[in-house]
Amino acid sequence: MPPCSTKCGKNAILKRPKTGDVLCKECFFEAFENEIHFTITRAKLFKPNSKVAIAASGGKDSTVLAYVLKLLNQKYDYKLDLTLLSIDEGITGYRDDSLETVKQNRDDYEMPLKIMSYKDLYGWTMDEIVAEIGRKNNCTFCGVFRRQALDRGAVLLKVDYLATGHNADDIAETVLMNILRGDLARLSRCSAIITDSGDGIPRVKPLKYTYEKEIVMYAYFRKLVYFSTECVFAPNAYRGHARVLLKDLEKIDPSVIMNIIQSGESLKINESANMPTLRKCNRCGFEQRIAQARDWQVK
Ligand SMILES: Nc1ncnc2c1ncn2[C@@H]1O[C@H](COP(=O)(O)OP(=O)(O)OP(=O)(O)O)[C@@H](O)[C@H]1O
Repeated sequence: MPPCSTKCGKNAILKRPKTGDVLCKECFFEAFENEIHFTITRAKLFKPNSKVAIAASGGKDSTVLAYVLKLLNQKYDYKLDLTLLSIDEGITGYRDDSLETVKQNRDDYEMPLKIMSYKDLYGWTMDEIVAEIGRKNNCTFCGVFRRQALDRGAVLLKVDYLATGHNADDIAETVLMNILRGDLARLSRCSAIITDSGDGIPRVKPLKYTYEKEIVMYAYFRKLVYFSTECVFAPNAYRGHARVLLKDLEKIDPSVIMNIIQSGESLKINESANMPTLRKCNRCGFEQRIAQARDWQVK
């Protein structure tokens, strides 16, 4: 391997997928962590002395998020009170195993962990629902319920922010997906780094500009414990197409991921465009999509 591009004197051991720089392990850690610190400070993601729930699935993104937030909190004295929040959807062979990883993270990173389950919140598990109605649309509805469960958890924990592990690839994929669907309402919201959950607790995405490949590399070189199995139920097929398209484009030019995010950020919806309104359900107070999922639940 050639020398590290920072001229630190060490030999490089990797090529950064995002920039093409060849770096040694220590310089990669520094570049990776500094970029997340820059994202956090530039967007003013957190106010000092705030309580932050990290939405922890046990997967690579939220594991790296928990690790890096703890590290940056200490290094730069953000003065954040960090806690882990996990949702147990009740999917045997998937979430039960990944929650064991989250418990390991809780011990390793010395952060409290709160687990909320669909069974306690809604009275059923995803295993039971799929046994009843099959796999059609289960991924979409499960996502809606997870959002609501995370919101409820954030309220219960009295946190000021809910941080999720969405990475640059996830955001670019969502921008692409909303373009392909012509979903203007979501298109204008999906690239925001801070979104309001509806309860006044902002959701933040500190890994918004972090490439998935680099997250995997970081977790590997830091020897972080994470869970990497796909959900046992049907994946979200439409997102799968957007993912394949993005990965193919990334092979040609890795900057396509940042370009799509920046395009999403710069898009301005024409005032005369026909926008669907986000209505609130008059029974539960949550947005209509959640109410639709609830109606699906009682069918
Ligand atoms: N069961 C869950 N409990 C808590 N947070 C979750 C859960 N599932 C997803 N999230 C949050 O939403 C983010 C994006 O969800 P996604 O489905 O991409 O996660 P994943 O692939 O299971 O795991 P990860 O993104 O952590 O690698 C996660 O990074 C995490 O912050």
